[in-house]
Amino acid sequence: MERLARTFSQQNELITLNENYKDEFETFKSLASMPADILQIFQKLALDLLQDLEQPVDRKGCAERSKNLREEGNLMFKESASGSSKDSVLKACRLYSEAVFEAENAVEELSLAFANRGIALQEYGYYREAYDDCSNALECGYPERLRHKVIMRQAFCAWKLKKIASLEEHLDYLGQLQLKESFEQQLEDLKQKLELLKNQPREQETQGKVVDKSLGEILTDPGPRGRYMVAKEAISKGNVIFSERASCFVPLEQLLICQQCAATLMSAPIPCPNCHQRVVYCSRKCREAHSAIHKFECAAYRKDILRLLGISHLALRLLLTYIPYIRPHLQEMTSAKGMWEEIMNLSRKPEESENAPEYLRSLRMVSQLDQAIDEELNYHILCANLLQLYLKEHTDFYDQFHSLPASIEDWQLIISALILRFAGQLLANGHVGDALLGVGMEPKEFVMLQPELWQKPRHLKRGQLHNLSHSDPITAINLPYLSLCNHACEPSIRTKFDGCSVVNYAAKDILEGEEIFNCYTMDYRNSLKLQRSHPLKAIYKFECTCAKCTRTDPDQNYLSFHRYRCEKPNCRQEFLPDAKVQQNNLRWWLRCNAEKPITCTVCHELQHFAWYNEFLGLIGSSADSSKRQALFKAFDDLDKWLVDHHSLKRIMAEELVTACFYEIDGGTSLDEFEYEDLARIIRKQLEGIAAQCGDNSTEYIARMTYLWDIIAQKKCRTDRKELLEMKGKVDYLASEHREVFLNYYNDFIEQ
Ligand SMILES: C[S@@+](CC[C@H](N)C(=O)[O-])C[C@H]1O[C@@H](n2cnc3c(N)ncnc32)[C@H](O)[C@@H]1O
Repeated sequence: MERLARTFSQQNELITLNENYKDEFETFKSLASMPADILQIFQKLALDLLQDLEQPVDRKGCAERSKNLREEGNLMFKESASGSSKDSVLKACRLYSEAVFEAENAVEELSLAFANRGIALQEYGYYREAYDDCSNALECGYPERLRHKVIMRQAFCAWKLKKIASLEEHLDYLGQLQLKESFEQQLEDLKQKLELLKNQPREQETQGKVVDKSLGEILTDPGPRGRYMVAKEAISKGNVIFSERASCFVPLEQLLICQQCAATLMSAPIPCPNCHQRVVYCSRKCREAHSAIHKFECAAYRKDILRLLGISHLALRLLLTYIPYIRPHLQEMTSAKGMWEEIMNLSRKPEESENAPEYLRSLRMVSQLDQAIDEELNYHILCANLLQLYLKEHTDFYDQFHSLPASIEDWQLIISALILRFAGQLLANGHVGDALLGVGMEPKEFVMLQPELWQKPRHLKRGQLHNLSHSDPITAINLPYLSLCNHACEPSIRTKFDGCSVVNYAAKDILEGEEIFNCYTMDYRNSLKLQRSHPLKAIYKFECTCAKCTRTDPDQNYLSFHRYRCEKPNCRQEFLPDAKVQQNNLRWWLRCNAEKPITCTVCHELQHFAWYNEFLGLIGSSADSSKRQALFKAFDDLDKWLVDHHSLKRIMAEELVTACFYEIDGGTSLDEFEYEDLARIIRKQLEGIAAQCGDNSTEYIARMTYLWDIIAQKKCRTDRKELLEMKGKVDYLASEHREVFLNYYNDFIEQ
């Protein structure tokens, strides 16, 4: 980061970029027309940066470490064979995965690590992944004399997966070899299985459209609020308004999620061996689908530059994804100016049906870059310039333009301008996708490879669902159809992120013709108007005039989660802190707000909240049973100070429940009354979350996992109604999680 900041600040000193900012194209044109000697120094700074960031590979060391891990995996796998323990098989998978990651491009080791992981995965029951690993091993040059073993395994997995064509192909190949008797027998066995399979009915693969039929319609306001979405018909709460699949997203914080489909639950991640394992895929199919993009990003990942560029990385993705669609419109053009005018024409066309191609819809997204402050604008210009130079000097991206009439210099101008344009659009239109992740997982660990959690593929062990409750942002994602929704502080939609797709449910009943709003910030129940207005102005460049913000008391909903009963014995009145006096989000318990104490607005006495620190003290000693009893009591006592669904109550419940589960996971056994107490507190917490965030919010589902675990262990009473309600929540989960949750429900709760 420091190196990048230094380069950018040196480049900044050489130029005055944003005098009379006109548009992206004019910006780069004026950059290109700087005095040649200054331009050369300017570009050399960026080129030197790209050069310096190259990170060499110690191939020998990698091979050695990979071999050691594989051998450790072999020992673990042998142990599993003797005791037939599923845990040891998964442990072996984990070690082999580490061996795969260590091998980088030491291909010999890589092929052995893949082959061994394939065996372990097959043993565990991950047949699709095992099949892929066999292909990976063969691709990396698995020794010729042993290839038949790998192919036999592939044939077996193909049979398990009911892939008739692959099974036939492998059996044909094996049929031409001279095999030992035991292999001949396996071959015959698989041939019979193939015949049986051929007689079974076939399953069909389905492929969804980018935007499924939408109940929204796009209208345009000539004023600054621009295009917006209204309901074509009345939509009841909970119904799907539209869904959209994104072609472009980037993982946040270098998270190791599938770069193609954003899957987080990967049991056999396949890393790219050429960019220091910063890019992984959940399958060979995803790796193949992403190859047209990754071939231009691989060197940048190797240099580790993309994570430094924020939204510009996503802008690069848009460029790489859409250029094959944009190029045909420009291929007759002879000048950069002509090309840019054509791009602007494409961007202006008003066609907004849900069937408009994604690249056009993206080109038409609004940008507020012309209103950006100088510093921000310069930063994005320098990022776009750096990425353009990177493509030019470190990839063969420009080869596709060689045969076209415009010069490469013209194309360089267009590419820089497009990256900048996409970055500006994404600032006002980009989304952040979230997912449930493993709790307490290190960045390079994979939750599916944790033996203490799983009993078999996609089936958790009893009591382990809460270990999938960490909700976090995972992607920066371009969803140009969803982006057509304008903002209101009370959204009409509840967006479910499902990998690189979203499903938008009606968050309330919507009338025909009513505007469908998204919420770009925290909503009116979770923030003060003051807190929302700042980002809306700074990022989206408008003042919110939504129904919630224009009420006489715009903060009433948020404040209703901050009602206190005065702790002074002679007052004890209910009061609401004065939001204007506090000038913060009223969350005094956060360290950053420690200087902003709460005063009773009736008696004007300062509140000391001694009970809060006592509660934290008890949390710290929750290993002790008597302290746990005191903790449960202290939680009940919160009603003395915090009124109704005060938001601090659910935060304290979260602390309490997490602390108790930490003890349970560590082997402490709670008695039946403690479990009932715990379940009662979780239910209360869920009521609070439902009131403030909604009962199908990710927060709700994440905390619900704790209750499922107690119920799964038969440690608390429940009833049919509660169970059905809980089961209904899984509709709001990403499909990969839905499957795991439903398996859990069927395994441990249904009966
Ligand atoms: C994600 S886009 C929404 C679609 C946009 N109206 C369009 O025409 O493409 C965000 C931009 O829309 C405008 N916008 C969104 N909500 C608005 C609102 N409630 N009032 C005024 N302008 C709004 C702002 O210009 C904002 O930067």
